[in-house]
Amino acid sequence: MTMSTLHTITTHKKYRELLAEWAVENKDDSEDKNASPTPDPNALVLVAFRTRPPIDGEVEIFDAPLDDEETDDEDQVDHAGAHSPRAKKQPPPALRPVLKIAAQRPPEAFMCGVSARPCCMVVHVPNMTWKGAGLLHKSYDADVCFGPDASNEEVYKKTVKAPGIVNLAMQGGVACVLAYGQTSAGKTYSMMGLELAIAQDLFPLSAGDTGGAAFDIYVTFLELLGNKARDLMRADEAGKNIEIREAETGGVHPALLSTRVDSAQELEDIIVRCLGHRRTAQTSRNAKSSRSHAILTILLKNKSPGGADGEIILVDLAGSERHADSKKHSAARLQETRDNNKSLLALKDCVRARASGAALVPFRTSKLTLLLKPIFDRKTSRPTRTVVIAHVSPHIQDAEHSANTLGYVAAFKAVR
Ligand SMILES: Nc1ncnc2c1ncn2[C@@H]1O[C@H](COP(=O)(O)OP(=O)(O)OP(=O)(O)O)[C@@H](O)[C@H]1O
Repeated sequence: MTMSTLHTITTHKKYRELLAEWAVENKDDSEDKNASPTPDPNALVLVAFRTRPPIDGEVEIFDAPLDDEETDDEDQVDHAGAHSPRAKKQPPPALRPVLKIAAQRPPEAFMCGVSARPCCMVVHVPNMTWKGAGLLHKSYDADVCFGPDASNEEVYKKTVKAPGIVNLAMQGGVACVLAYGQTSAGKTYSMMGLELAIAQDLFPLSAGDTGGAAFDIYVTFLELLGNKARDLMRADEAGKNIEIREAETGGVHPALLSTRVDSAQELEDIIVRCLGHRRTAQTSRNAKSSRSHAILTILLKNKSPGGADGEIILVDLAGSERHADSKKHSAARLQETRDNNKSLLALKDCVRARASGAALVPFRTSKLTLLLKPIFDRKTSRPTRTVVIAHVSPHIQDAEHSANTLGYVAAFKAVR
């Protein structure tokens, strides 16, 4: 056994003891661990946190030596742009560390990095001092918080149904749900669940009193990869870049295929098909990591003369990455990561400005925020509501990243 293995085992043992101590001192006595109070339905911005269960074989990835990490499959080129024959011979990156180390590490190697409480999430951040290994327990407040056992139905009930997202759109408002967080934390899992549940609710609700539909429903689905946008409805035009700019009239209407849907099933089929067209890459953390922001817009066109149209915008944001996770990216991938990070920063500025009632919301700073102009533009008289769901990994190895994620999103709650 090497010194470093011994050190790791000793440190892990210490963390386990500290976690157990914390759990006893901070026992969650609520009968239903997922019972969160129903959030204020009138809040302009609603903040939610979610963590997921650990996935089989995932713990071992943290032990893989960094030198063994790999560029993604999508573009296996070295930084000079040349294809690497050595890289091609190796097994896929998500599998290699698992294959290599699984035999050495028992499944109980998982160490919990976050604890969900009804309205807050506590992150257990490793902290090494001269006294040895320690843990900092950092707490972040939310309107609603979901632990690893929460189902998508529960998340839908508290983040879409309770704040009346569909009803707001039917009254001519603009509602937006954003999924934010580290790569592989569960954003796509949540958003797909919410999108399919909205599809189910939308059609019965949008029918008029007489039984005829009160709205025509149209959808567009756009993918924003770095600064390049493409239409997920048009698989045949995968390479075509869609321009995003503000028209002289003030509208932001990229030339996307807008498809009319007449039933929940039609909408579900479109969502599943478009998500299948989304650009993914295999990374050390996620066999199907989304490299892009995916924006599904559901437009409710009011059929009554003079009736206001409503909109629901559902955004599955590109994952933020640990430095270690992006260390071996190709130059192109690093640029994408930088562009994604820039747009996430712009998004933060806009949500904060909007939530605090600032006169100026800097939505023109990035393509992402420009696309979200309907929720950020103070000049619009339409009512708006935004739900931000921060997703965090359950692992202690990701605790620092989780603390950053929760800090980023909790700030939206503080500025109300
Ligand atoms: N709440 C959950 N319960 C069970 N499994 C989950 C949950 N959330 C996510 N997962 C699983 O975890 C894995 C990663 O989830 P997902 O792809 O949604 O992450 P992501 O944040 O969208 O990642 P990326 O940013 O890399 O695209 C998937 O295999 C998914 O099925």
